[in-house]
Amino acid sequence: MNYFPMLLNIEYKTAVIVGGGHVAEQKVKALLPTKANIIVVSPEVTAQLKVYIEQGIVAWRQKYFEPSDVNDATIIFAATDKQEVNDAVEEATQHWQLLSRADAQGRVDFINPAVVRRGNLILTISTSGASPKLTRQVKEEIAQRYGDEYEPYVAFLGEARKKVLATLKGEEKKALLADLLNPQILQWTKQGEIEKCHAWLQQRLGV
Ligand SMILES: C[C@@]1(CC(=O)O)C2=NC(=C\c3[nH]c(c(CCC(=O)O)c3CC(=O)O)Cc3[nH]c(c(CC(=O)O)c3CCC(=O)O)/C=C3\N/C(=C\2)[C@@H](CCC(=O)O)[C@]3(C)CC(=O)O)/[C@H]1CCC(=O)O
Ligand SMILES: NC(=O)c1ccc[n+]([C@@H]2O[C@H](COP(=O)([O-])OP(=O)(O)OC[C@H]3O[C@@H](n4cnc5c(N)ncnc54)[C@H](O)[C@@H]3O)[C@@H](O)[C@H]2O)c1
Repeated sequence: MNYFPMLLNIEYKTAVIVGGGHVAEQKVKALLPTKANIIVVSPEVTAQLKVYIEQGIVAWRQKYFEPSDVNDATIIFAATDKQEVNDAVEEATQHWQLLSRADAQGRVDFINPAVVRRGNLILTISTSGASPKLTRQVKEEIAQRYGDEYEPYVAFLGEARKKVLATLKGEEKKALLADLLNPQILQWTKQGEIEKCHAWLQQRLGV
């Protein structure tokens, strides 16, 4: 399968996860940074899912799956350990809803990549289902390579880009956008000296 990669905006849309085990927990964790309305349907859930439910960030329908559970869902995760239940979830899914099956059977609208998040920097890895273990290994390598400093770094780049676009035009704009990737900026962010990045930018903008 040649999958089409994309980043979905699911703010305030409903995501239904059927199942409450280890795999359901992974899917919920991946959804948490979004502002989706997250609903778990399962008679039992893991201890970590219980914490999210008690915190009110995940809703729990403590019951066996029924077709009406996916009404209004934009995306659906069939993540139970029972093929017949995952089949029933698939059957209840309308053509306009997006379905992922953790058992990789039947209708597969999308698969889940491994994700390294550093604020706005989102690095995703997939083997198109060939080897989730390799996916995890590559994720660990990427997580090492792109450390936590990338969160403030990319936040600075985003702010700086807006200021450059609002202030400069033509070649000057192009040149400064390119200069934003000066390794010194990353170095300052790494050292926690973000004010030096801002001072550098002010000077370059001449304001
Ligand atoms: C990325 C990640 C995200 C996530 O789960 O959300 C993810 N699997 C992860 C880990 C992982 N999964 C499995 C192992 C054990 C080693 C092994 O079996 O190889 C490990 C490794 C580990 O945990 O270390 C077992 C497994 N996975 C699937 C099946 C069913 C099958 O293939 O038949 C079975 C066998 C079940 C069985 O035999 O019973 C299927 C899928 N798993 C996918 C995603 C999709 C394709 C991803 C890709 O393109 O590579 C896909 C197709 C569907 C989907 O779930 O979307 C997450 C990364 C964790 C992280 O981020 O650290
Ligand atoms: N994508 C992945 O990363 C990955 C990894 C391992 C396994 N898998 C697949 O995912 C499946 C689930 O794995 P797991 O480790 O989470 O299993 P698990 O046994 O920990 O969890 C299964 C969950 O399904 C719930 N469930 C069972 N019947 C239900 C029903 N009728 N309605 C609602 N919920 C119901 C159970 O209460 C339980 O919470 C595996 O069988 C395998 O096919 C996928």
